Parts: sequence; structure tokens; C-alpha cells
Amino acid sequence: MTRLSVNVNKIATIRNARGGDNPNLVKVAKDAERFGAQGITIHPRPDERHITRQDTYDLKPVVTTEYNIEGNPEPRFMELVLDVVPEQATLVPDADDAITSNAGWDTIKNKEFLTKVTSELKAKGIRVSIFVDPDPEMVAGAAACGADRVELYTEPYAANFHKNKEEAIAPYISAAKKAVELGLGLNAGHDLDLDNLQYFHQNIEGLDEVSIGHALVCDALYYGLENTIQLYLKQLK
Ligand SMILES: CC(=O)[C@@H](O)[C@H](O)COP(=O)(O)O
Ligand SMILES: NCC(=O)COP(=O)(O)O
Repeated sequence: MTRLSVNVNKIATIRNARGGDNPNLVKVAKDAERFGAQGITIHPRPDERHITRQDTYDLKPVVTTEYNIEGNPEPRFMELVLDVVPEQATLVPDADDAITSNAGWDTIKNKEFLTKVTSELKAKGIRVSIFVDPDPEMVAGAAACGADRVELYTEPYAANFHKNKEEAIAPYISAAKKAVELGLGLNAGHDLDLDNLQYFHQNIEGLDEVSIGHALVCDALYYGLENTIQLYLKQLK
């Protein structure tokens, strides 16, 4: 079974545009779960452009499915995550000024650092997933750091899906095989949508979870949140 974790960053983006509390992030997360989401993902960034540190705490008692916090494990992120204790932390190598995540870790060059932060998180009972490009070497590197899972960065897949979907999926099949062979759990995310999700799911064995935010929130403008979540869940059947 592949779980759908709904990323609610964009809900906070809309809220922050007016500085008030509309839409209310906690209500949307609760409703997303009620409508079928099997996890809630957030990606608090250092500039708090969408998810704030306070949001991270506010969501903790509310999320009853699986709480996944993504981000770059610099000291302030680590302090936050070790205090909130979500079910899963996903380590992403974001530059502070990046518009969005744009690459996976080099798990070989950063082995010492990733091993250290992974063991700190695991000591608190937090499952650790490392965000990587679809490269079997990087997947093996994540396993060597002690990660429980990898999250495959799917932006290149999404960007090439409409040009040549067989070519677009090929590196993900190899990376996923490596993850399964090494006993790692397997997540995926970034720019997955209603066009490209089903084909990804059908071709990637052992896919534990997808986290989807941007496209899902855009679709919700047209279909409503409940229908949209149901449409995404249908792609994962
Ligand atoms: C790791 C990943 O791919 C997503 O978390 C993505 O970074 C979403 O973040 P933004 O909503 O800030 O673009
Ligand atoms: N980990 C990926 C994620 O949470 C959502 O990415 P996107 O769907 O907003 O591109």
C-alpha cells in the first residue's frame, strides 16, 4: 500500500498572504485526514515563508495519521524536530534562498553529517528518510548513513513525463530496486500530480508513501479538498 501524505505548505502560504488565520492550517490538516489523507507533511523553512515554527507545534496533537516534517537539518531545524517528535523526519539539502527543493543529498560526500543527524533523530524514535536523486549510489549512501527510508526527488520525472514517460521513470525503477534490496523504505515526492502519479505508482515497486502539496492544493481550487484527496487516492489503488 502506498500512503498519501498531504503537504500543507501552500495552505500556510495563502494564510500568510494576509497575516491572519484564514485558512486555518490546523483545520485544513484535520479535514485532510478526515477526507482520507494518510499523513500530513510540512516543510518549515528558516524564513518561515509558509509553515512557521509555531505551526509545527500546533499540528503535533492534531495529526493522527503520520506527521512528516521535512527540512534541512541545520541546528534550528534539529532543535525543533527533536522537540516536536513527529513520526518521520525527511532530510532535504535546501539552500536558504531556494524557491523550492531542487536536488537530493550527496549521501557519500555528506556521510559523516547525515549519519550524525540521523542517529540523533532515531534516538528519539523518529523515522528518518533522506531525500535523494534517483541514483542507486545515493540510495546506498543513505542506507550507509543509517536512514530508515529514502525519498526519491521526483521533479525530473514530472518534468519529463509528458515528453517520454518510459525514459522519465527509468532511473526511479533502478533507485527503487536498490532501496528495496537494501531493506530501506521508499517515499517519493515533488511535483507529483493527477497526470503523473498513477504511472509512477504502477511502475515503482515497494513505494511506501508519496507526499504531495503544490498540485494537490491547486486541484482543490477546482474540485474541492475532499474530492481532490479522493482523486489522488484513486491514483494509488
Ligand atoms: C522536499 C520537497 O520536495 C517538498 O517538501 C518541497 O520542497 C515543498 O516545499 P515548498 O512548498 O516550500 O516548495
Ligand atoms: N516531499 C514532497 C512534498 O512534500 C510536496 O512536494 P510538492 O507536491 O509541493 O511539489
